[in-house]
Amino acid sequence: MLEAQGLIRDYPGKGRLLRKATPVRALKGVDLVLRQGRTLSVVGESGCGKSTLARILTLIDPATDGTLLIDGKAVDIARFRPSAELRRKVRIVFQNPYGSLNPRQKVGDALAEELLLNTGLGAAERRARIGEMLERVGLSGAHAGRYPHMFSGGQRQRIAIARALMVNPRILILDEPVSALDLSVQAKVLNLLADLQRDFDLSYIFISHDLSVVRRISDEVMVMQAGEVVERGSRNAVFGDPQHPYTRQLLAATPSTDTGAIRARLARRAALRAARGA
Ligand SMILES: Nc1ncnc2c1ncn2[C@@H]1O[C@H](COP(=O)(O)OP(=O)(O)OP(=O)(O)O)[C@@H](O)[C@H]1O
Repeated sequence: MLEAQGLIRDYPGKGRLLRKATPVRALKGVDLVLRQGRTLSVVGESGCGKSTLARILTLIDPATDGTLLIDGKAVDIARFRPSAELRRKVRIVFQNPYGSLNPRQKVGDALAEELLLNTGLGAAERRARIGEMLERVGLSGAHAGRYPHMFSGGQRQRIAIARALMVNPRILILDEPVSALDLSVQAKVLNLLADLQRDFDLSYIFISHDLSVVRRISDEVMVMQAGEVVERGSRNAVFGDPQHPYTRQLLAATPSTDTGAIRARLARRAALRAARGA
């Protein structure tokens, strides 16, 4: 489905006076395999290279080196002229839908713009597709005539998801898609993403620093630190039996939302209190 090998990305460094700039190596040889209909999460702290990876996989930015295969076909990441067909296959949803939606553009126009990648549709077909997609994400066709500021944060993220789905992609790169939302809204958007994945047989790369969300939605997890993958495996393996000290550190820093664990902790505290009182 989507496979990357040895992805390297250098950014030009900032030189001072006569000193030559040393490039910043944001990705130091990243490998990944995303299987059909699955969710692979990429976790790590700020600056570890998650967004750089997202932009390469979505064919927004080139890589400095490495191989990228989409549906078994190699993408020329050195020359970097992805075809419209390739760009249709992989779409992205960003963290901040208010930033990624143009405030002066009606929602319907933002969605229609995506269809420029898909030249075959006439005006009536485009309108129908926009209405259908807005309904599919829990909004309505009537919303097409409104502007982004007329929606809540959760609704705006639904619009961003609808926009990403307009051209029937096979893969969505979800770059912190619920991080800017309240917890209750997060849950609804995550449920929507799960429904869409099942109905459209989508594969997701889910980029997040929030391990409680990652635990909920992933099939596989890969942990990145300073441009390198330090651990990868099934969700149960990474969360249940982490091997790398950095993964253990990330997990220790995450408050558990697992009700079983919370109940056990409360029971331990009650037992301690009872023992002290005795
Ligand atoms: N355009 C750029 N020019 C120079 N360096 C960059 C550029 N973009 C990112 N970097 C550097 O590359 C490294 C990886 O950044 P990246 O944004 O991919 O990390 P991240 O894990 O997504 O962080 P965050 O969660 O804060 O977005 C960082 O050291 C960052 O400073």
